Formats: sequence, C-alpha cells, structure tokens
Amino acid sequence: MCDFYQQAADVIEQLIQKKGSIKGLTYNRNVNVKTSKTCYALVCETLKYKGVIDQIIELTAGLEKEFKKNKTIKYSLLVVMIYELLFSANGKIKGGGQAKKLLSHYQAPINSALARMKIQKKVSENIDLLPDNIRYPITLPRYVRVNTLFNDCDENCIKNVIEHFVNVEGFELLSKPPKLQTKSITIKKENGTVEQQQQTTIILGEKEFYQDLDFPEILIFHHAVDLHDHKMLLNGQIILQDKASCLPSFILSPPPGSVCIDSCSAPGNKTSLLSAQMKNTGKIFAIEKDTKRCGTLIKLTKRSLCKNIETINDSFLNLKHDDPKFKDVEYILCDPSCSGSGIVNRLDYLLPTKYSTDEIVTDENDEDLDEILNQQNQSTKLPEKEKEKSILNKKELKKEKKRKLKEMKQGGKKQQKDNNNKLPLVPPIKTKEEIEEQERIEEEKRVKLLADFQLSIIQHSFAFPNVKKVIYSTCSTHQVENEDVVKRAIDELNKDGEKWKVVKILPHWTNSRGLPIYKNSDYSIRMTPSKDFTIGFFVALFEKIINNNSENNNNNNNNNNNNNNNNNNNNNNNNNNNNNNNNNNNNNNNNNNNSENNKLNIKNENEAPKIIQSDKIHIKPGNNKNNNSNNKNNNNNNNKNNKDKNNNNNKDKNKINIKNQNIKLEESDQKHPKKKLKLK
Ligand SMILES: C[S@@+](CC[C@H](N)C(=O)[O-])C[C@H]1O[C@@H](n2cnc3c(N)ncnc32)[C@H](O)[C@@H]1O
Repeated sequence: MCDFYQQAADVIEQLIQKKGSIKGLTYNRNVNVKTSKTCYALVCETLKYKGVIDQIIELTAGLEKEFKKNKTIKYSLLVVMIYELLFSANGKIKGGGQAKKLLSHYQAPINSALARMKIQKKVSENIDLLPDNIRYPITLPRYVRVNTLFNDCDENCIKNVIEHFVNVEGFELLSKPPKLQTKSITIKKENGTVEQQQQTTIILGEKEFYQDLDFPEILIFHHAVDLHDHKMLLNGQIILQDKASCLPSFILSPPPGSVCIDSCSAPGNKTSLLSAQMKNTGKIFAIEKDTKRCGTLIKLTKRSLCKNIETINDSFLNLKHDDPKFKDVEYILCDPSCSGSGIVNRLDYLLPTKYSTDEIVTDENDEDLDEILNQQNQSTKLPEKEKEKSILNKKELKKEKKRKLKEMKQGGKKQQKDNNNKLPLVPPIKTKEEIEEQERIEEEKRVKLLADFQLSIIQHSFAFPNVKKVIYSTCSTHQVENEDVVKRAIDELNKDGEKWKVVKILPHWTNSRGLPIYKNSDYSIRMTPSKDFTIGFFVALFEKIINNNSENNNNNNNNNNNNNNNNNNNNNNNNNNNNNNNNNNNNNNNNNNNSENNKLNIKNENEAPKIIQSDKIHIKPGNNKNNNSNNKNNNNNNNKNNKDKNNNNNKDKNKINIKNQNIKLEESDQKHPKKKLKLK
C-alpha cells in the first residue's frame, strides 16, 4: 500500500480528534515539503468526499462489519482508499496490503452503492454529489502583512519585501488591483432542480500580486500561493494575516508611546500589528486565558520582533481596574472568542463535525468555547431565567447527538421489540427535518451565549480609569454577536447619560457597513467574503466622550481630517474596498491633489455631522516627490502633535499617523493592461 494513504489517514484521524488544523497536522509531520504537499492534497480531496464516502460505506452491505473485525485497519484509511478508488484521477489503489485486499473484495458492491446514490440524487457526475459549499467554495486571496518592525523599523521594509518577491522569486507586482470577474454558476439542488448563481472572483495570476490600497503593508497574492514555510515568514519579516483581521489594530491605531490592552490576544496577530503601529514603544498588555495558546502568543510575537508586550496568562475578566499597572491604559482591543461563522477560506469546513471551526486552533479562533459556554451558564450576569434556558452547552450537545445517533441506529431493532412487548422503550425516531430544526435552535442558543460572553469582555474594558477607545471585533457573521452586542453595550453604558459613542470608522468604505438595524448601526464595518474577498468580519469602535463639548470636538476633528487630506495629497481615503477599488482605479492610482477627496469627506460630514471619522490616514506609496516632502512635513507635524498631546483636549483626535514608505515604481510596460512595475 502507498505510504501516502497511511499518512493521510493519520492526519484525518487526528483532525477528527481535534488535534490541530489540516495544514498544521500535515506539515508538522516529519516528512519533506514535497511529500507534505502530496499528503495535504490527498487529505483535502478525501475530506471533500468524506460525507459521500461515509454513505457509500453504510450502503455497502457487510463492508463496515468486515472492517470492524479487522482491527488493524483504521476507518480513516478505509475512507482514503475509497476516495482513491472512486474519486481520484488514478481510479485505483496504488501498492498492495491488507486494506487493499479487503476493498478489492467489495469493489463491485461499492461501485453499485455509488451508482445508487447518483440515481437517488438524480446526478450523473460524481462531483455533483458534493454539497454546494464544497463544490463552489469561496477562495480568498492570500494576504501577506509586511512586519514594519523588521530590522528595527526599517523604513524600507515594505519595499524590501516587494523587491524580494519580484526580483528573487519572479513574481509580478501589479500597479493596481486586478479586475473582478463575475460568472454564472449552475447549482444542482438535491431535488434535481437547477439554480443559477452569480460568483465573483479576482482575476489574479499565480505569479502576480498587488499592494492593498488601504493599507500598504498588505500584499495580496493568488490563493494558491503557499508561504507557510517561507523564510520571510520564519524570520518575522512577513505575517500571514487576512486583511479583515488587520482592521481592528489599524483602526484603533494606538500612537507610539501609548499603553494598550489586547484583551483576548492569542495567537497574537492583532497584538503584533498593534506593536508595529506603536513602533515597538509604549506598552501592550497581551491577555490570554488559555495557557497553550498563550505559549503560541509568546512565540509568534517574539518571531514578529515585538519588544513592547507584557503577556498575562489569565482571564481578562480577572484584571482589576484599580491595579496601578493599568492606570495609563488608553486603548483596548477586544477580539473575543466567537462562533467563527465568517471563516471561509480555511479548509476547516471540510471537517466532519459541525463545530469544527471553533474547535481547532486557527488564527482567528480558539478552542476553549466549551469552557466559555460553561462559564456563561454559571455567569452571575445572566438573568436566572436565561441561565435555566441555557443549560445546553456544546459538550452536552455532542453527547445528545451521539445518543440520538445510537438511538437511530438501534431504533429499528428496539422498536420491533417494543411493539412485541407493547411497551415502547425508545422515543419515536425523529425525521431529518426535525433533527435539523433542533440543531438550528441549539446553535442559536450557543451563539447567544457567546454574545453574552463578548459583551462581558467589552463591558470590562470600559471600566479602566483612563481608557479612551475600545475596539470590538469578531470573525462571525451573526448579527447577535455583532451589531446586537454593540447596541447592548452602548445602551448599557449610556443609560445614565452620554458617556461613550460608537464612531463611524472608515467612512469611505460605503459597501461594507454594519447591518442597518438601528440608528447608526452602519457606523461599524462588516466584511463579507463574496464581496470583500476577506473572511467574514465585524469591527466597531467605541470612544469615550471626553467632555460635554463633544460637538466642538467632532467639528474640530472633521476639520483636521479635511486638512490632512489637503496636505497629504493622498487619495487613500478615497479608496474603497476591493470592489470599489476596481471601479475607481484611475482615481486611486493618482497621487494628485484630489478634489474628490474633499468632496467625499464633506459629504460624509453633511450626512453625519456629529461623527468622528477614523483618525488614521495612510499614505499610499508613490513616486511623487511633492507628496514625499509633504508627507515628511506631516510626519514632523504628527510627531509634534504627539509630543504636545497632553496640552490639548482633543489630543488624540488631532493625531495623524502617516505611513511614508517611499517605494519607487517604474512602469516597464505601458501597454500591458495590468502594468508591470519594476522596483527602482
Ligand atoms: C478570537 S481569538 C483571538 C485572536 C487574536 N486576537 C488574534 O488576532 O491573533 C480569542 C482568544 O481569546 C481567548 N480568551 C477567551 N476567553 C478569554 C478571557 N476571558 N480572557 C482572555 N482571553 C480569553 C481565547 O483563548 C482565544 O485565544
């Protein structure tokens, strides 16, 4: 038997036991990269078909029994080999061995089970047996964040990374975001009907990449580009982080020298970006409750060359507000555990369990949801009635599912017995629809419990004596965990008068706003995979109202923002999400004084005069000398502003953070639709 089968089977076995992620488990094995790649592909392909293969095994009389008798063959190996036999391009099992012998015995009934399934589902191709989310997955590009802490905050760090990809690895840097392509796909439904759906993709070649227009640190590659063992990743020069996941740190934007808390920080991608924003100065208290994940946090932030982090392995909820250590904390990032329903790019969705996304260690999520849910059940913050209602935690849910499955399997036999004895011992078997409905209700309860936990995390943040800004984010798509949490928090905070407000962040991103559920719920950002080509993500910024004169402050702030736009000759504010970027490429790529910019801001002011706009402005790299000198001036002003900040009531609102990475680009092919650029 081929070695790969056993390796892939072992990985699948470990995945089922929730011992890690697909990539982690495949690549951490003691094999070379080429072998790992083959094994990874086999694991992914097998997982795609696992649901179908499970059914085939069930439909093949005697196979499961035979396999159970033979204790040396693992179920996962059987699955891998059936994949190879029925669905791979090979169509046959390589090598020999016991498992192959067993399977060849059953080859005819296995083929006939597959044929019956296809007839039942009214499909002619094997691929049509796959569920829609597997057949038509949304593939997100590969986001690379350049670590601006590299080489002691070397001002050329972005340029160096770009140069490496272009000159050493033969990638082509596009001068602007590539075009989008929308195509119509035909989806075959289970009942045999067909449906047309629109799917939009980014047209990006495997050897092409481009620089994000909003955040120049972010480089965007084709989804198949594999950088997980890239030397620039291992030495801390780059970080693999989705654009959406960068938003909380970019928006909170603590100035150098400030003091912050990252309340739920492992594995630490947002922490290291905060650290980069602060240029390794000031202090970040990185709190992580889970000890194992805390280890990852320490390892990754060290690799990212962060020097201003104090890690605390404890629950954020245990931090005392009057601890002198936290007296200067002004900025708090809250990225608590969530349902992870926005994570689409990873292959976790291929895993057999419904809650797989939450249960394995991923960048965005965590594995301690059970504990959170248990804690929430005991939480004193929950009203008694709610507590009673929420006894269902995930472990219980799993037990319940197992029990039901067992019941279903035994149901037939027992029911027969019961009918004979006229005493029904087991409840009637539930239909598929009834089970699905029950699961939906249980999932709803689970999300509600998570929302209570998320609320408790932000509420704990507001009570630090000097906190000014609290940013809240989730990688969930559920309104309950997003807009609803924000509303609950602000209502509770302001019940005795206006003390905090929700700030309109990135006002120029017109397409990716929070759901319009209540007044100003669209002040927040909501990223959607099919539209923004990022993971599903939500961000909201809370800001303390410093004094009663808040309207003046707002106006001043808006004026400052406008001045900044004028001074910087920068069109970054005019950039929108990817969709808009593509429509506005010409505007976006002009580094000219752009009157549209001002119009845009004025429009926003008119629409929402009391809104404080995000106070971070990034300068897009350009080769315009005037821009550069203006940027330098502004940098100086900015430093001065920072120094003087204690003298001013509006201190942090006047701050401008300018990224002044002077990458010089030279067009080498004017005619090419996607202009090639050479780095000077
Ligand atoms: C969504 S993840 C954070 C991801 C992280 N911000 C990043 O971008 O790399 C949530 C983290 O919060 C941790 N956590 C959960 N409850 C916590 C608590 N009460 N106090 C501190 N950390 C907690 C989890 O263990 C998990 O590592």
